[in-house]
Amino acid sequence: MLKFIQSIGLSWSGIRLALRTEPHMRFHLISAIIVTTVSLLLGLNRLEWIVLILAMAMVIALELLNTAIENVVDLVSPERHPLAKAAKDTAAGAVLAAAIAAAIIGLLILGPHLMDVIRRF
Ligand SMILES: Nc1ncnc2c1ncn2[C@@H]1O[C@H](COP(=O)(O)OP(=O)(O)OP(=O)(O)O)[C@@H](O)[C@H]1O
Repeated sequence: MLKFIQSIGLSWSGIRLALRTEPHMRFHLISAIIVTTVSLLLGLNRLEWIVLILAMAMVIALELLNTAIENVVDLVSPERHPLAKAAKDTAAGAVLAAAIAAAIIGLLILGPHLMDVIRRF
């Protein structure tokens, strides 16, 4: 049990480190907070919340993995190398793909709710 609590503490410190050092990570977190606040105001249904949370978690999790890959690449290949470039660019591509999907999901879910609000005014 103590080991489990320790590993959660270490995971949490990894997230805090990424938030301190990675501007993209801060951008994703602030976007998630804004989307969550707007969603609370709009009143989503259960399925919409599930899809939205999965989309936001996917982006943040991939950004954390991207940060981990960047750190490992810098550790093993401080000098320029085509494979280091390929690893970093591919990992960044994974974040971009997830972020585009999350933006589309956000528009598809929040769009109709926002249109309803606009129509009521
Ligand atoms: N070791 C490397 N070898 C080849 N290309 C690299 C290497 N490190 C980074 N790059 C290229 O630079 C891009 C940006 O990488 P990164 O965000 O790590 O910044 P950086 O170039 O290492 O500089 P800094 O860390 O000062 O911001 C990568 O996506 C990759 O295209």
